[in-house]
Amino acid sequence: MVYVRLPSGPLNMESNSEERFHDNKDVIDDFYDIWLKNYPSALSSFEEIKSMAHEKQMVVLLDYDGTLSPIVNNPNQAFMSTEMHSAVREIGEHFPTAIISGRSRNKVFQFVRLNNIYYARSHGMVISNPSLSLNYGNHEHQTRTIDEKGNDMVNFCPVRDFLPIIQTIKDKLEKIAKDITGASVEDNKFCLSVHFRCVNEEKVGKLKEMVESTMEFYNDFVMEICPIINWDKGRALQYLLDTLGFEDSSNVLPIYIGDDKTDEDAFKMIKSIGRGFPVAVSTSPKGTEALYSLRDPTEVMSFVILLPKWKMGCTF
Ligand SMILES: O=P(O)(O)OC[C@H]1O[C@H](O[C@H]2O[C@H](CO)[C@@H](O)[C@H](O)[C@H]2O)[C@H](O)[C@@H](O)[C@@H]1O
Repeated sequence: MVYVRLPSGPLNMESNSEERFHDNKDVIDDFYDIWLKNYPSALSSFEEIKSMAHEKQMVVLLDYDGTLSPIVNNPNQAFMSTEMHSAVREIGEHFPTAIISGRSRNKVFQFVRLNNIYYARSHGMVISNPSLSLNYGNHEHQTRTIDEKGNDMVNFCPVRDFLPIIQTIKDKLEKIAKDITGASVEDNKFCLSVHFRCVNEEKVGKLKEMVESTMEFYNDFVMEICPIINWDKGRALQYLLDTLGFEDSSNVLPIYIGDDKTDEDAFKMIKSIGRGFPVAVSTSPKGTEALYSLRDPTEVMSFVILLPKWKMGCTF
């Protein structure tokens, strides 16, 4: 899949609206409270989640940017706090845990640096895990390899053949971004992100147009290959559940926490499985397939801390 992602809203648009935001803070809070009635906070719903999860196997799936780390201008500096790092390490000790991120392998691991969790990268298009822990079955696009530390690994990657084309597109997009101050292209190996958070508001339209017209050239190709590699974070979630040995298990409850459009596929997948907790992270009301919400990474951390405590039998 050739995939160009335009992250939502440049920062300068957001910061221009900051004053209006303060003037209307009460109104916005009211809207948020109404939204919360439809998408209750996973924190205040914890008793309900606990009772549904009683004697079930929970599997924890987490998005990275905007969920475990705050959104920042420079994508290379989206660090998790030390507290969040400990919370994720701890949850990985008590539940099968995976991070499903749009980032490349090196980047997400550089941020997370934990060996006790699974990683699905490039929006779930690359999943590599130690073979021993996996019921890796007969999935297509899987290969077994030995990693640099000598571990026997299973790599799942349905988009390997498209790497040269993605690189060609990357070169073209980089040429476009070079002439627009604040724009940059992030190479997530099997997908590309065109960043415009720091681009002047007047230039954003031009950037989008140029990116879209470059992609038009590839559109037929993309559409042709899309059905073959029909893959997203929802499918990555399903693959992880299967390979972790929970295929067809009515006992397993996936919990997925994410803030992005691409996370919606994972929310939909949980709904279609018919069991589990899709949790949208958002500071403002938005349309989502999730059933629960958390406001920001700070609330995500509070929630992530509660799960192992509950597992260890702590009373709240
Ligand atoms: O699936 P995710 O882990 O949420 O990754 C999605 C994209 O996240 C990053 O971009 C976003 O976060 C940046 C750092 O806070 C921010 O500068 C950018 O505006 C956001 O869109 C990442 O840089 C992308 O490559 C990921 O695809």
